[in-house]
Amino acid sequence: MIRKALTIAGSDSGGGAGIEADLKTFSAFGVHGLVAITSVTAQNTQEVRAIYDISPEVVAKQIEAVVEDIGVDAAKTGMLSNAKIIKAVAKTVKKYEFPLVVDPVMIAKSGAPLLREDAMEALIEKIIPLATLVTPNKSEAEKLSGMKIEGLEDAKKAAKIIVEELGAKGAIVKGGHLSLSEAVDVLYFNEKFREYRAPFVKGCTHGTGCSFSAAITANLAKGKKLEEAVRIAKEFITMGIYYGPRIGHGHCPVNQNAWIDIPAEKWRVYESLGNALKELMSIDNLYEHAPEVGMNFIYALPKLYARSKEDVAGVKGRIVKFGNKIKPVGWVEFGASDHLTRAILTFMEFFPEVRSALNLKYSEELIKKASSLGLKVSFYDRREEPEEIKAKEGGTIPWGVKTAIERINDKPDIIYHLGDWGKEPMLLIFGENPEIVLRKLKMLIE
Ligand SMILES: Cc1ncc(COP(=O)(O)OP(=O)(O)O)c(N)n1
Ligand SMILES: Cc1ncsc1CCOP(=O)(O)O
Repeated sequence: MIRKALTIAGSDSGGGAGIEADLKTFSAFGVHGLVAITSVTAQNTQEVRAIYDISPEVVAKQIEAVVEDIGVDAAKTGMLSNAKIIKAVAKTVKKYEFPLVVDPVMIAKSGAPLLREDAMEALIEKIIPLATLVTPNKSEAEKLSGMKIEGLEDAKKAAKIIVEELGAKGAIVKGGHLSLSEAVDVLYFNEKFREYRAPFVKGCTHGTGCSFSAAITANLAKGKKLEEAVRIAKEFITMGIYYGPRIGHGHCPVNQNAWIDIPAEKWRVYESLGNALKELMSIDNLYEHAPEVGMNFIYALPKLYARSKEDVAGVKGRIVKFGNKIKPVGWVEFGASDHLTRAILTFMEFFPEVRSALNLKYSEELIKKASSLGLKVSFYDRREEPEEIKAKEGGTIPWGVKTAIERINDKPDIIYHLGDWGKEPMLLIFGENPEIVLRKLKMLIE
């Protein structure tokens, strides 16, 4: 049975916050999203250019229409904009029994007010008492509780005030702006405090409040306990910030898709590289081209998600010569390659679509053949490596790949080097995916 979650919020034309963020979040958790739009904002990552409020009657009608036909397992509020909308929302949601998460949206990241000055009282009087959970950030918690928040103890006091004095069932004060060494959120619920910690990650923050509260709502709709829903939402938002797409010229948006995209892409990579590896094993004369240090065959996640070694799959223990055959020591795993990973991550800085590579023993004959087949070949000379890069562990391959790409000012199919003291000469084949790399390999050696 599919669960249904409702967002009562404003629209952000930039797609980063508001109902757009909420719907993407609901989808990421496999929950059917329903909407009651309160306000239309002309907004981007830099500013809010215009606000057009929907009539309170139409806001109420949207809620009634979806509850009475489709049903709502949990709901959230975001931008409520003015006192009349707040009153209409309160009167309508009171008729129903679903859990309600209240994100007390007051000011956009860009600084624009999203709640009229005279609506604060209505928010406190009419909406907060209906909340299963209120999710303020530092400044919102200060406005609701009427106290200044300097650190964790103050955040706890404010959460308690929101519950005990304003009438919410629970409150979580988010610690993004608490100047602590970690992002610590403090929940007060059922007369108990609970802390949720995550490292501060650099990334995209537009829509964090909306997406966090929507993630809690989606998980409540799925029947999770409040504490568990918050734990999952914290993990979700940390990932969304880290993998945010660098779009626009202001605060870039959270990536709600990362939550489902990364596992899906990982599966595609396993499948594609695993199949290509099986085919590689069946190439007859490949052992003649295997280097003494072994071969590897790698495939990286798409550029947005390919940040480190753990985001690139390769063959555990490499592929080694075994009589007149080749054999993978282990199978496909993320984080299993070092050298080729450094090469592909550098290559992807120039050509993000090129995500796969394989290494062979260098041979002059293969290089001549590659050129005669029209493949683009470039090289680097380890003897030309600057001393400061040589001194840095793991710096040679990134420098070499960059040098080779800049040498031809084009996208090479093959990069080779002739080795150095203790370094075996090597040839690397690059391609968009393992199938393309295999095709180039077969052209070369068959
Ligand atoms: C339509 C709309 N609703 C809510 C917001 C707030 O989003 P943002 O500025 O990113 O702040 P947080 O949600 O991250 O606290 C908005 N900008 N637009
Ligand atoms: C390309 C290359 N250079 C030295 S060893 C090697 C083979 C693959 O190494 P890894 O398994 O670390 O990617």
